[in-house]
Amino acid sequence: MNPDRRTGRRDESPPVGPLLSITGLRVTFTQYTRGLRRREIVALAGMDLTAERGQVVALVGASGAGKTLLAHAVLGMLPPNATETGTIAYDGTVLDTPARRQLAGTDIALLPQSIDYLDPLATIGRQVRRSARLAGRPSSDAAEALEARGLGREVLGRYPHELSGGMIRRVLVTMATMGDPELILADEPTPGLPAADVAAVLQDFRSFADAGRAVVLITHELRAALAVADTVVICHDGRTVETADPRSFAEDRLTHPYARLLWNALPANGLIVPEAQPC
Ligand SMILES: Nc1ncnc2c1ncn2[C@@H]1O[C@H](COP(=O)(O)OP(=O)(O)OP(=O)(O)O)[C@@H](O)[C@H]1O
Ligand code: NI
Repeated sequence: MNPDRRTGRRDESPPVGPLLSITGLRVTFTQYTRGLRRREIVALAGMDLTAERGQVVALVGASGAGKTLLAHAVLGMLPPNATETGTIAYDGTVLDTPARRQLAGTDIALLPQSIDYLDPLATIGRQVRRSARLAGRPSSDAAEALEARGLGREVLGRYPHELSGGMIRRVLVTMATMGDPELILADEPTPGLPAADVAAVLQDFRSFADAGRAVVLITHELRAALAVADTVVICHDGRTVETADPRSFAEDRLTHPYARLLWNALPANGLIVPEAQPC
């Protein structure tokens, strides 16, 4: 948490303990079927995730495993028909949903997957200046913030369609971090990007974490994530099944069968392609 925002703690008392600590997070949805029969859907059955300051924590798992829900739960953004149990502690304090919602956009930034977040009809400069103002900073900080992410001043006058996918991602990171967050929850920030752009975006997260903050990186790009992450949390069917050191993948030290399956499914890792069936 930023010192002057909530705790009043100043830099001279170094923070102890993780920035984010999620324990036994369970999320169910109540649905009413025809005839008004109530049905409970267990979407998260027991998720655990810890992010220390200075860390990039990759969160991986199949589609539908519950990664986005976890991020939304942290920000207190679950839909009204969701029930949440377990604990989410931020900076050493267990916070209820309204308290977490208050941190959204300031201490905690969500980097959404969709680039629809950008207005196609407004220049990048206008949009980043708006983010600056919303974060309580002068609009004139926009150019400097873009420059810090490797985007030159010429980007200010361009429209989203005039930028490459990698540049767009960097603009989104710039906008999400205008409020000077301590924690970024990045929900699949690199879909469809060429490998070089993926590496550049992930490197931005690495630098952010190296400055004493933390990143939870939700991704399907396991190999790229292993290059920047300090820990990898593997989830399956709404549960954390393993929390692993990135090296344990290549060194064959993973313990959970699903974690090994993820690794083995990567191309060049023995992915077995079934023989073509005669037709
Ligand atoms: N509003 C909702 N009502 C009922 N079930 C939901 C709701 N939102 C999400 N779910 C269910 O929760 C589960 C987890 O979804 P989530 O979007 O978190 O998965 P994910 O791991 O982010 O997947 P992906 O990799 O495809 O983004 C899914 O089975 C999904 O159908
Ligand atoms: Ni998702």
